[in-house]
Amino acid sequence: MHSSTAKLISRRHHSIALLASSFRLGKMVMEIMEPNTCIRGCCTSESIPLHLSSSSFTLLSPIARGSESVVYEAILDGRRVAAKKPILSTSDDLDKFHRHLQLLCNLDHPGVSKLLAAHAKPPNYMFFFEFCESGTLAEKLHVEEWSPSIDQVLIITLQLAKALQYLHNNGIVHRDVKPANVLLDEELSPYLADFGLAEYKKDLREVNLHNWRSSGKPTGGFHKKNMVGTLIYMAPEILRKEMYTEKSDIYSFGILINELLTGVVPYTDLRAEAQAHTVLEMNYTEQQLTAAIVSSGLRPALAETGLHVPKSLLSLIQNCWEDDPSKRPSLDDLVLELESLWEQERERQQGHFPETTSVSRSDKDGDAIKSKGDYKDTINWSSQGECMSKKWSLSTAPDLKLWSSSTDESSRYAPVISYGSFATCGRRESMEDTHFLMPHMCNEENIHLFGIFDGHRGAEAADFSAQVLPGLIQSLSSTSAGEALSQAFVSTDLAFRHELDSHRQSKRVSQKDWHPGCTAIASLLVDNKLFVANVGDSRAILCRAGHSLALSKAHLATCIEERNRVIKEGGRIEWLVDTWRVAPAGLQVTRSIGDDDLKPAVTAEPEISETILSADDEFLVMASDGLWDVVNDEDVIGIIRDTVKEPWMCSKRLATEAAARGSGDNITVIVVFLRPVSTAERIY
Ligand SMILES: Nc1ncnc2c1ncn2[C@@H]1O[C@H](COP(=O)(O)OP(=O)(O)OP(=O)(O)O)[C@@H](O)[C@H]1O
Ligand SMILES: [Mn+2]
Ligand SMILES: [Mn+2]
Repeated sequence: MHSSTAKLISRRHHSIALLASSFRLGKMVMEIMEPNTCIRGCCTSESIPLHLSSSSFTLLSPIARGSESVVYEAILDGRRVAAKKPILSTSDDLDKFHRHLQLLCNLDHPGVSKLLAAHAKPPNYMFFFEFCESGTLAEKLHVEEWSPSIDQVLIITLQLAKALQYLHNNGIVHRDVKPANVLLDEELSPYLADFGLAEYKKDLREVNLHNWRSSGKPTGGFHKKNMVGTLIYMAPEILRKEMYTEKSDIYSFGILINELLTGVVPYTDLRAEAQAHTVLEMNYTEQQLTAAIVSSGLRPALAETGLHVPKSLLSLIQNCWEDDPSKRPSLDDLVLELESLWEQERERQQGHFPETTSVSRSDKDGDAIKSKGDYKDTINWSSQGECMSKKWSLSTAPDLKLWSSSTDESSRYAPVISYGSFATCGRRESMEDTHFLMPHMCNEENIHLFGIFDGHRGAEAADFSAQVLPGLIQSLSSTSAGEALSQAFVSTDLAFRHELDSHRQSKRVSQKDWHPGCTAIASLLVDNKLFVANVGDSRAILCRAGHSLALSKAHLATCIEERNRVIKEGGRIEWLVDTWRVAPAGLQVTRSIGDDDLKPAVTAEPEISETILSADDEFLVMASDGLWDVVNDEDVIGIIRDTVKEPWMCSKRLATEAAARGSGDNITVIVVFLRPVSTAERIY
């Protein structure tokens, strides 16, 4: 069985993949009697036995009497299983059994309740599933009144989203997504179950017509029994008797996520199911509830943004239950967004420097540093920087207001920002990029700071700078914003080189061949003014009225002005390997923090751009060269245009695209929306 959830949580980036793959390893070895087909010959499987000798299983007690079946606890080949015995009263029911079995034989996903065997011959038609110890999610929530942590909510939601994504990508819709059809194993990992209403998308039109003819109602199964219980998960288009699509599953999934967060039965304020259903029936008749959902857009009470419930999770729920199916996200979108929510949650729990995120290293990177031999007990440059930064911010009382221009407050344009970032080491062994996000710096409503550092010859300079630079900029608030940026870059460089020197002295390590450096780009937004300071080859662009505007210039030895400047300041430029580089180190960038063997020619003095923002300005994109090497400005804008208007997702999409296009480098992307993005716009 898999390792405990707690253990999985501690593993950061790979935790999601692990969750998916470590589900159920215990494969059952059971003899398959040839020919392994159902009695009609329509269902076949290579791995799932389709008829069993009557001695191989024993039905124990019934666990549940569903609307279409009785489910028994049973023993199959010595193992505890759930046996689902469908109620087959008509030839239609029998046809349905075979379709159901065909479908189940084709399913294999760690988030889908696993069919172990079936008996597909008269008189006993039966499905045998892996037993789920902890019952259904509905019981867990409304009988045990379980309150999951935000972690548990995200894990369960993500697993279910992946299971649904698997179905949708295989052309299947589930059509009965609800907590009662989610099973939990002893570790509370969820499994999507009950494929009694599932259909292939290609058959939906016909199924729809068939149900209309046979019962005068669409999707006959739904309308049989337990109407109110299931009704609350049904999308408005189904209530309107329109076609079921995969977007109707998304609607139900949205209701489910909200139920998981609130613990409350939809359309009631009660946790306990028994009472809730009475109240539900008392409050609304079936027709009243249908009418309210369809015509007045009634939805369950949305979960509140509690201490740990991210706002973006709530807007995700609302997007899922949009009235218009085309406005609901796809499962690919949902999985991406849930993954980034999960990652943010991990970062939050790891308790980074307040409002600052920097990318943590992979283990491999630590090894890489150690393998340099001389520097075995290397210091943690990130915490070194953090200490230094704290000292500075204590010694000064920043008054950032001084950066704001005092003219005519009322007429000035004020951007409304939302921001997000994504960083990946890509194909590289180690991560040498770092970044920070510092919105509302020092609690100033309209002052925001974002930065990216791309390390070379080690990650030390990038680690250090991500901690030191933001603090330094704050402490320089008595000068102009542009001047503060400039001084902060230069001081960060000096501080880093100073630290490096004293470290070398204390360890008496030779200065030879250890000269870490990094590029740095920082965007400082003060009211309607955007200052971008840059050294090196990260870049920032602005999307203005649909077009890109470069806010920074890359400092590379291929650039003639930079080459001349380096030479003038005593540096050497040579054509090495494939391009112009700063010799002898062979550095392509001509400005940086660190690189003390190349100072002063490779300067830390940034170039600064100042841009007045207006309502035409849509978003800012900052990224390390890992993105820009393979994605041009127009494509960046196009990709954001085509992505859910959620800055984390945009950042992730860009990084993913760069990786897909073969970027061999670390990739860090920050996206800052500069105008409010309406809910309607959020999903394309
Ligand atoms: N693998 C399993 N492990 C444990 N319990 C199970 C398992 N499969 C089903 N059950 C129990 O049996 C109940 C009914 O199962 P299922 O939803 O598949 O049947 P159904 O007849 O289609 O029900 P309905 O249509 O009313 O939702 C579940 O709610 C659950 O309590
Ligand atoms: Mn069910
Ligand atoms: Mn069912």
